[in-house]
Amino acid sequence: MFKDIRFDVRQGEFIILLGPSGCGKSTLLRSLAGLITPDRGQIRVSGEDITYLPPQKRGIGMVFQSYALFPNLTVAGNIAFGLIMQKCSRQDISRRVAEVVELVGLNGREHFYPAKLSGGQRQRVALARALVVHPRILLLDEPLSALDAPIRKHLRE
Ligand SMILES: Nc1ncnc2c1ncn2[C@@H]1O[C@H](COP(=O)(O)OP(=O)(O)OP(=O)(O)O)[C@@H](O)[C@H]1O
Repeated sequence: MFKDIRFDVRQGEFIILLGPSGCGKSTLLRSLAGLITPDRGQIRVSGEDITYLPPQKRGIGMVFQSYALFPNLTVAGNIAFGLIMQKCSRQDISRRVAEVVELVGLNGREHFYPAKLSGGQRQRVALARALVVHPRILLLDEPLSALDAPIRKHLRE
């Protein structure tokens, strides 16, 4: 589908992938996140080859196209998903979920299901779900109006 792609991203940099619809942008991001295994080539982060590392061990957070929230999980359940995959303790999960709920301004909505949220609130859940794992890399497959100044500041810390 795509080949001979090589790019380097430095710490603190935001880069944008531009290309026509269907050219493979989402596929590339899904490969970086570990949801697809590339046929050949290597993905390296800080010199470490992560090509075959499972998604939960990559330190990568991703906001999916159309957000892809789990409809049968609440806001808190959606956000906790990555931490459960990482086998974090219950105590750690509630503390970290509360922290990002506060960060994206979803207080009081923790027990809502996605269907009961506005578009902007869904976007914030998707962002919180990606940030809660404290990723070293954040992949955004959707433009985010929620990625405003306080959240950008959090990312750089
Ligand atoms: N699960 C899949 N199975 C088979 N083909 C797929 C699958 N997902 C995507 N494709 C195909 O791979 C190609 C690249 O898709 P991809 O979603 O990566 O494009 P994109 O650049 O992100 O497009 P857009 O900007 O429209 O979101 C398309 O031709 C698409 O039909």
